[in-house]
Amino acid sequence: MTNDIKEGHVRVEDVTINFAGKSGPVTALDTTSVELKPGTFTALIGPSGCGKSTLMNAIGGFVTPSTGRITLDGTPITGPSTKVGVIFQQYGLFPWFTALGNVRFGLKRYGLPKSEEIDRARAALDEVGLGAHADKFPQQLSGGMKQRVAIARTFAVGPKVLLMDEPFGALDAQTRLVMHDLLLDVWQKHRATVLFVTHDVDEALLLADDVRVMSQAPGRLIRHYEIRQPRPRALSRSGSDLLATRDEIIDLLRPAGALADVH
Ligand SMILES: Nc1ncnc2c1ncn2[C@@H]1O[C@H](COP(=O)(O)OP(=O)(O)OP(=O)(O)O)[C@@H](O)[C@H]1O
Repeated sequence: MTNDIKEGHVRVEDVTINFAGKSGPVTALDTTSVELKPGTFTALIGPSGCGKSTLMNAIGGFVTPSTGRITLDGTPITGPSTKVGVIFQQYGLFPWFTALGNVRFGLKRYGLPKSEEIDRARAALDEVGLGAHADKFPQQLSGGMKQRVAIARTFAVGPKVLLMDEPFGALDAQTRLVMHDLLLDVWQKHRATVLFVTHDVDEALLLADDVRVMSQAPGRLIRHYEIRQPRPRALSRSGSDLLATRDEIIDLLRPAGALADVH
C-alpha cells in the first residue's frame, strides 16, 4: 500500500541474539535483517521456538541484540519507549482498574489535565466499540472485550510502531474474525507500523501487507510474500493467488520445508 506516512520506520540490520542457556549459549535469532516501512502491516510466522518473540522483544527494546543493530526512524533502539506499543495474548490489564481506568493508566505519563485524559480514554474506548462498557472491570469482560481494551490503551498513546505477539491466540474463531476487522479499522485510522506474530497462516494472509516466514530454530527469515489484495479479504473468495501462497507457507512450516533456501 502506498502511503505518505513518514514515522515508524524500523530497520533490523544483521541482528543475532544469543542467550545464556544451561549448557552454554543458545542462539535464539540467527542473522536477521528486515525493514518495516512506515505504516505497513507485517505478519511474522514460523515454527515454535524459532525466535519470533525474541525479534519482537528486541524491536520493543526489551532485549539487546548480541550483534547488529535496530533503529526506529534512524535512531538506535536502546530500551522500551512510548513510540513502540506492545500487545500480547495475555491482555495485561490491571484487574483493579475499570476499562476506562486501564486506558487512562496508559496516558498517565503525559501528565494531561484530568478532563482531557478522561476524554481521550473515552474516545479510545468508543473507537473499539466499548464506550458502553467503560466502567466495567476486566473480570466482567469477555476475552475479546479485554483485548479491545488493550488495543484502545495502546492506540490512545499514539505509538509509531505496534508489536502484537499472537494477540488473538486465546480467542475463539468467531471472535478472532471480529477482532481482525476491528484491528484493521483502528490501524487504518492511526497507521502505526504493525508487526504481528501469529501461528495462523490464514490470519497472516487476511491482515498483512507483508508476510515474513522464519525457519526452524535458530530462526532466520526465509521468505517474504507481498500481499496486495485489497482488504477486507476472505480466503474463500480471494482467487487462487492467496490460496497458492497459503499452500506454500504451510509447506515451508513443515520441518523439511523450513530448511529451504533464502529468497
Ligand atoms: N530469556 C531467554 N533466555 C534463554 N533462552 C531464551 C530466552 N528467551 C527465549 N529463549 C530461547 O530462544 C528461542 C526462541 O524463543 P522465542 O520465544 O523467541 O520463540 P518463538 O518463535 O516466539 O516461539 P513460540 O512460537 O513457541 O512462542 C527458544 O529456544 C527459547 O527457549
